[in-house]
Amino acid sequence: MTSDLPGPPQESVRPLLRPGSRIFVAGHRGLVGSALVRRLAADGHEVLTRGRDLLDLRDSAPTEAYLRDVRPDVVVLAAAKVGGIMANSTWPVQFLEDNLRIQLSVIAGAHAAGTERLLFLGSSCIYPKHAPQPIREDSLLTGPLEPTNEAYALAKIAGITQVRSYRRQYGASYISAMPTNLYGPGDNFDLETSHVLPALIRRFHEAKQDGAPEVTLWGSGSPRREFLHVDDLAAACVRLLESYDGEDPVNIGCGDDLTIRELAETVRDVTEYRGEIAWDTSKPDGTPRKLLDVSRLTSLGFEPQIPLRDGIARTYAWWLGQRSPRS
Ligand SMILES: NC(=O)C1=CN([C@@H]2O[C@H](COP(=O)(O)OP(=O)(O)OC[C@H]3O[C@@H](n4cnc5c(N)ncnc54)[C@H](OP(=O)(O)O)[C@@H]3O)[C@@H](O)[C@H]2O)C=CC1
Ligand SMILES: C[C@H]1O[C@H](OP(=O)(O)OP(=O)(O)OC[C@H]2O[C@@H](n3cnc4c(=O)[nH]c(N)nc43)[C@H](O)[C@@H]2O)[C@@H](O)[C@@H](O)C1=O
Repeated sequence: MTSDLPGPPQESVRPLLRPGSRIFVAGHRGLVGSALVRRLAADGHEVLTRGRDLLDLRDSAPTEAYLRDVRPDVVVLAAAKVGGIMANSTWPVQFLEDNLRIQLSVIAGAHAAGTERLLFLGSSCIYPKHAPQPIREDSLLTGPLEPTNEAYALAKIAGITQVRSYRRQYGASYISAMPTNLYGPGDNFDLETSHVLPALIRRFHEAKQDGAPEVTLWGSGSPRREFLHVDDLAAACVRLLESYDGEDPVNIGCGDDLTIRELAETVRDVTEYRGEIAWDTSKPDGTPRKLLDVSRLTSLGFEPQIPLRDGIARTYAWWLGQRSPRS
């Protein structure tokens, strides 16, 4: 094992991700997990999955027993309690407790089972609300968090510390990645709990179908967000598994952001809705800007491939294919 004291990210000469690895993807039915399964299987790895109906990852003993039984070479932790700004504000207890419990049982269980390599997925919301932009990884813990997702962010920060602690104490080759806002096939389109991008696709599509003259969106439209297609995220995760073995988290993003108003205009165009956009400023804006500094990831050779407008069009087409004629 390499020494693991704080320092710059390192390229390693060890084969960090061997061809044909056995990889357990926790959360394989979700937006991120399903993209990882597609990508890892296409790369020739043996992908292991276990549905929540058979294994609740909040429960340590059965999680450890499962991992000891299947003995994966690699664990990717993409299971979490996840949601948009309203879900985070409404259920902070579940966002804190479910995520702490999932992280504790999966990361500790992987170590107990002798798993060599683990990737933990956090989120860009771990950074302070007013972090300098673009946000560097070393902004972590330098200021107060955005209140609408403080509980979720603190759980994710605990996960980063858990990963780092396994590295420091046991020399484990475990790493953390911090993705920006994601979207794509497999996303959640429930208007109360989803993130903004799938919500906009659904709102504009349904307004077009209903002939509604106006669509009302949340907040002021002025916050800025960065969006990455989940297939690009999966490619970035593979890149990290192959080539990164440092204790600092690595940001995953595309390096560009736009206002929610600009996003709304793009989604309106893609869905061919011809009405107006109104803003409900009684709803929260959340953090004013969240653009990640992706130079660490870029230095590892990753470039996103899917431009935002194309990605939105592909996601819209996927969603149309999933739903019944008028549901
Ligand atoms: N979506 C985004 O914009 C972003 C996501 N991320 C991170 O990426 C990761 C994945 O997020 P995403 O794919 O969007 O989320 P999803 O909600 O789409 O998927 C989460 C997955 O976790 C599973 N899960 C949740 N709780 C449990 C449990 N107790 N036991 C077993 N499985 C459970 C879900 O199972 P089931 O299908 O049964 O519900 C689901 O498969 C998370 O760590 C998230 O923080 C980071 C930044 C942005
Ligand atoms: C990934 C990330 O996701 C969350 O943070 P967020 O980026 O603030 O989340 P969001 O996608 O829900 O909203 C982005 C912006 O968009 C505006 N907005 C307009 N109209 C709708 C709308 O119809 N739905 C939603 N959800 N938002 C809308 C909304 O008011 C806000 O200004 C975290 O919970 C956090 O934990 C996290 O990790």
